[in-house]
Amino acid sequence: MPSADDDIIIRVRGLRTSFGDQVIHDGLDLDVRRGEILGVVGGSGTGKSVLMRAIIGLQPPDEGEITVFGESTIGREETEAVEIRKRWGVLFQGGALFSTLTVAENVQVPIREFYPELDLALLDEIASYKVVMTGLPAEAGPKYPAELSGGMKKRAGLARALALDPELLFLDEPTAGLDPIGAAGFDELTHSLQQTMGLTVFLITHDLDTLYAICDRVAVLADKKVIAVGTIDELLALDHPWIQEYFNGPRGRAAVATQEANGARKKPGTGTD
Ligand SMILES: Nc1ncnc2c1ncn2[C@@H]1O[C@H](COP(=O)(O)OP(=O)(O)OP(=O)(O)O)[C@@H](O)[C@H]1O
Repeated sequence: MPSADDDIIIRVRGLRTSFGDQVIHDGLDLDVRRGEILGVVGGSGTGKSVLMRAIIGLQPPDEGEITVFGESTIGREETEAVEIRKRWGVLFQGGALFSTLTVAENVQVPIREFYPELDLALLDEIASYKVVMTGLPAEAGPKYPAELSGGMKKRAGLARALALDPELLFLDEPTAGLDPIGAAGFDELTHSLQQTMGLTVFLITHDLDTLYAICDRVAVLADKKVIAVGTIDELLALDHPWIQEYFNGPRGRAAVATQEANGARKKPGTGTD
């Protein structure tokens, strides 16, 4: 019988990470539920990217437990780690495309890594499909990253993150550096992919419009922990100075106004579309 735990895709308990004397997280707990878009916010340097790296097994913690799909991601043997890694896709901050490879070749990198036996024709076909799926024109496939705009690079990075049809997607500041229209387009793409592919999304962002437009819940990092997690309305009910300033400050109010102006925009699950 499925247990409630099956609906927790990422579970972090008592996480402590540090670099030398600098403690980044201490006693951090977090659950990410199946099928949700969880926004992760916090001041600069509060450890959002380090948390993501810890979850995906790139940052060994000092203490704590991290499970993804019910399996620990800490200290796994490479063969076991590969089986878990296949099930998620990651868009690192800045896109991190290989500059010497075309967009299509970038998309093929994870496929070649995990399925080296696939022939070239199939690789090309999958890459073309992923490129178009992220809203890029088919002609973008043979282009090099330097030939793309910032927004196109993000989409190419997303195409690579989706290469293996993941169940879970990690996005680190995907709309940073995009103009508002480009950012809104990327949000819409993330939302529609989440809906159609049934993805769970761990989304680090500073972008309030993104939080309002597409996040089901938001986790707030401060004081080395997740100090609160909930819908924006639930967070707004908390009497925490950083949360109040963040959501109720001028930029927060502007984000609400944008959502109201867009009228029909929907936060998933609110049924207001
Ligand atoms: N490899 C590393 N070695 C040493 N310190 C690091 C390393 N990676 C991150 N840090 C430090 O850990 C802290 C948290 O970094 P992190 O990148 O997770 O912050 P963030 O919340 O994602 O910030 P931002 O919103 O500015 O991207 C920072 O003080 C950073 O300097």
